[in-house]
Parts: sequence; C-alpha cells; structure tokens
Amino acid sequence: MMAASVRATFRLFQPLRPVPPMRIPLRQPTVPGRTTVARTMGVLPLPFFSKPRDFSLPNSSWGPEMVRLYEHYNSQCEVEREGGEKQKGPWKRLPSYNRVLKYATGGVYLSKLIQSKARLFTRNIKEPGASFEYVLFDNSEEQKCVGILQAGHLLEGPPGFVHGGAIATMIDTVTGAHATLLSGPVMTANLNINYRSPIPLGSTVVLESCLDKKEDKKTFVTCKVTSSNGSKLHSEATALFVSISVCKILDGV
Ligand SMILES: CCCCCCCCCCCCCC(=O)SCCNC(=O)CCNC(=O)[C@H](O)C(C)(C)COP(=O)(O)OP(=O)(O)OC[C@H]1O[C@@H](n2cnc3c(N)ncnc32)[C@H](O)[C@@H]1OP(=O)(O)O
Repeated sequence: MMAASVRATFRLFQPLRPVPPMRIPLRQPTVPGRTTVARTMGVLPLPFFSKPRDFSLPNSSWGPEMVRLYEHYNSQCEVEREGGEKQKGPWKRLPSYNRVLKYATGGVYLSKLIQSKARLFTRNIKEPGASFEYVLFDNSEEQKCVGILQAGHLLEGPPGFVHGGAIATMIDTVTGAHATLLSGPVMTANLNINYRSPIPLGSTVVLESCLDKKEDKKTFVTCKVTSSNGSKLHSEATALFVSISVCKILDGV
C-alpha cells in the first residue's frame, strides 16, 4: 500500500526532471584558518529548492589531517589545463545527505513519505565531530572509491579506540556507495573484515574500496582501512553486493 503510493509519487516527480535548474548561491562551511569561498549549485529542480545540508563538506570539527586529505582529493576533482581552462579531474566528491532516498529522487525528501523520522544511520548525530565525520571520493576510471573518516568520541569501543561495529559501518558505507556507483541499486550480501590494528578515537583514517570483479548480479569489492599517511593497516575487508530492483526497495524487500 505504502510502496504503491511511493511509486505513484516517483511517477509524479518524473515530469519535474527537465525543469531548468535554479542557480542557488551556497556558502562553503568555515574551516578554521581558511578563507570562506562562495560556490554555486545548480541541480535542484524549481519546486524543491530548499537547501539540503551536504554533510561531506568541511566543518569546524575537522582536524588538520581530515582537512589535508579532503583537499588532496578535492583538488583533483577539477584540474586546470595549460591555457587556464578548467576540466573534470579523475576524482569526484560524493555529496552526502541525512536522508538516504534523496539519492534516488534528486533531492526530494522521499523518506518523509515512508517514515518521517528515518535518517541515514551515519549522519544522525547533530554535534559536529562527535561520531562519523566522513567524505567519499570516487575515481571511475580506476574503479576506486576512497572514504576519509574522522572517528569521534561517541564511537568508542575498547577504551580510547573505535568500536569494531563503527568500523564495519564505515566499510559498508564506502564499499556500498562504490558498488552502487558501479552496479546501480545493491544490498550487502556478505561482508568479511579482518581487524589488524585498533583505530585511536579522534584519528583520521582512509578507506579505499576497489572493484574485484562483477559477475551477473554480484559485485565483489575489497577495502583497506589505513592510517592517514598510509603507514599503518587497520582493517581489510571483502564485500559482496547483490543487485536489486528499485521496486524491491520500495516494497520493503
Ligand atoms: C552516489 C552513491 C549513492 C550511495 C547511496 C548509498 C549510501 C549508503 C551506503 C550504505 C550501504 C549500506 C548497505 C546495507 O547496509 S544493505 C543492508 C544489509 N543487507 C541486507 O539487509 C541484505 C539482506 N539480504 C537480502 O536482501 C538478499 O539476500 C540479497 C539482496 C542480498 C540477495 O538476494 P537473493 O538472495 O534474492 O539473491 P539471488 O538469489 O538473486 O542471488 C544472486 C546471487 O547472489 C548470491 N548470493 C546471495 N547472497 C549471498 C551471500 N550472502 N553470500 C554469497 N553469495 C550470495 C547467490 O548465490 C546468487 O549467485 P549465483 O547463484 O547467481 O552465482
């Protein structure tokens, strides 16, 4: 019943797609010691121009390592050619909202129709820096996706270190987003993790997801979690994602 009304809503949104986008000035969140720059975003269809928060942009809780790594990948999202002309670089930053179905609708709060209080698990704590601070970058040519994570104090497992479940969550998030980009809608079917060394609370780590192989409905990826300078291996994982149809999601699987 609910799935049918959601599907009807999806159909309603289709005619809105070709509406020319409005250009809306957005303020870049302030990072201490850095200049604030004005940006524009032109992707929201006219009737839905209320600005959703993109959680993958820098905020004041980000430490120097988080900012350094963000800038390292972000600077490769757009590259300057010899004549000063700008073009797409090898990496793409993935925006991140706290209602996951926004990805499917281009910004519409579809979760509201399904369950008004639903929020993406990793983005549901309001205090910046307290839990998962992360940003994902995708490199489609190399079939790689990188996540930069700063693990906050609410993610404690063993004293002073990050909980294994929180690490698994982030591995699932990075590999899941990567598999989605590679294969469309998927569900995690299998996730195997070897925890090699604990992650200190508050530290910044890098998660690198690589495509292993695709076989029909199955997408196999591997993931490594390392310290921010790459010198220490924290965890390694393999994951299997199985493709599903959007109707399956809407029908509650
Ligand atoms: C821009 C990017 C956007 C990103 C947005 C997202 C951001 C957030 C990202 C967060 C991400 C969070 C993500 C989450 O948290 S997803 C939430 C956690 N996952 C689940 O709840 C999944 C529950 N399971 C299922 O729904 C079904 O079992 C699935 C869909 C997985 C398979 O369905 P079904 O059972 O109907 O599959 P099939 O019969 O068509 O089989 C197909 C093939 O798959 C093989 N197989 C199946 N299972 C397994 C297994 N366990 N090991 C090995 N193989 C397995 C099977 O043998 C067959 O192979 P073959 O015989 O053809 O060779």
